[in-house]
Amino acid sequence: MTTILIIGPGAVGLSAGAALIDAGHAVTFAARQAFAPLRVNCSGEPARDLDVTVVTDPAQITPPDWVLLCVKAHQVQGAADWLNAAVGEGTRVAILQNGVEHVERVEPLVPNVLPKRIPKSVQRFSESNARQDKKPEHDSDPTGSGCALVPVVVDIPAGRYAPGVVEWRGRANLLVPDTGDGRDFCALFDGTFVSARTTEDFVTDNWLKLCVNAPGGAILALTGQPMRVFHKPGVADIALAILSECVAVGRAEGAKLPDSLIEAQMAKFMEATPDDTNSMYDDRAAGRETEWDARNAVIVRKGRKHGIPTPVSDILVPLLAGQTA
Ligand SMILES: NC(=O)C1=CN([C@@H]2O[C@H](COP(=O)(O)OP(=O)(O)OC[C@H]3O[C@@H](n4cnc5c(N)ncnc54)[C@H](OP(=O)(O)O)[C@@H]3O)[C@@H](O)[C@H]2O)C=CC1
Ligand SMILES: CC(C)(CO)C(=O)C(=O)O
Repeated sequence: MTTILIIGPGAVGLSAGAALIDAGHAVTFAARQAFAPLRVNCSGEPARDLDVTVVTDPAQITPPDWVLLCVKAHQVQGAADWLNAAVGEGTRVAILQNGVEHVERVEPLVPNVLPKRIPKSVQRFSESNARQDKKPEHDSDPTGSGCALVPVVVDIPAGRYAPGVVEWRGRANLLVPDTGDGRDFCALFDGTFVSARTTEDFVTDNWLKLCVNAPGGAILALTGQPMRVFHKPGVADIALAILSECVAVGRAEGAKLPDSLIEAQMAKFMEATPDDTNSMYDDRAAGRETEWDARNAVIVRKGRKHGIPTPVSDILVPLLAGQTA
């Protein structure tokens, strides 16, 4: 039986955890607050209650086979004690987050006991000399017996509105680099409601997700309105500007983002269900810090690195940062 520790029992952690419990793995949640049971609500289906094991102190941990890090991007530093206690010899760490800096963010916090295994494409594009004209370097099997870091693109629309209670909105897709570690990660979800797949071009898929999250998150967090706000005068123009900046910077980082993406993504925003929200909206509505740094400031940061102007993000990022005390 595979042992799995989920750090961060929020919307994504509880959804992924429920699937892994369904698959018969030994799942433990690392939480700031104990909860039981795990209740999964999915619209149109009866709620399901699952038995859970929850720990609230890193001293209670025995290093598992897998760690799934599911805290928000700005909460990673705060989860350092959990990572420190959880990573033993042979432990692999999957990072289920939005943004494009999964590995950059987490690598410094993983105990440096052995050389780490990180997918090649992610290593190369986190370097400052990333060049789009380089041939794509597909992820093969990184070697070395150290801790593996597996970045994950998450498409699980969900919300956690009480401890242990998740509202899952009926779609659950995970995407990881096509490496041995990535394939092993996918196998954990076999036969469950989560579809976990590998991709040969993780950099592109990661930026494609940012093209959804950067405009969508900023617009909903700043206006405090659900997706219908895209139809208010001028709002779609701002979203288009953020998206265009994201595409320009993503291309410089090596993502293959076609021109047609911009029109297609804008059409998806305009056709979204009017009441749909996203996790930046949820955080803002609850008065919590949002992921503005991982989803919007990253465009400014990486734009500067490549000499790409990002005038609209330059203005919006301080406004997003200023939303919380
Ligand atoms: N929600 C969504 O629809 C989607 C989210 N994502 C991404 O997935 C990632 C996770 O998001 P999401 O699940 O929504 O976030 P949530 O805010 O729902 O969950 C984060 C969880 O982490 C916990 N946490 C924070 N710090 C610690 C800590 N030091 N120790 C233990 N637990 C901690 C929080 O606990 P506490 O309750 O105590 O604050 C909370 O339960 C984000 O990067 C997000 O952008 C991606 C796709 C969809
Ligand atoms: C847009 C969505 C729901 C897609 O999974 C998301 O990533 C988020 O809310 O953070």
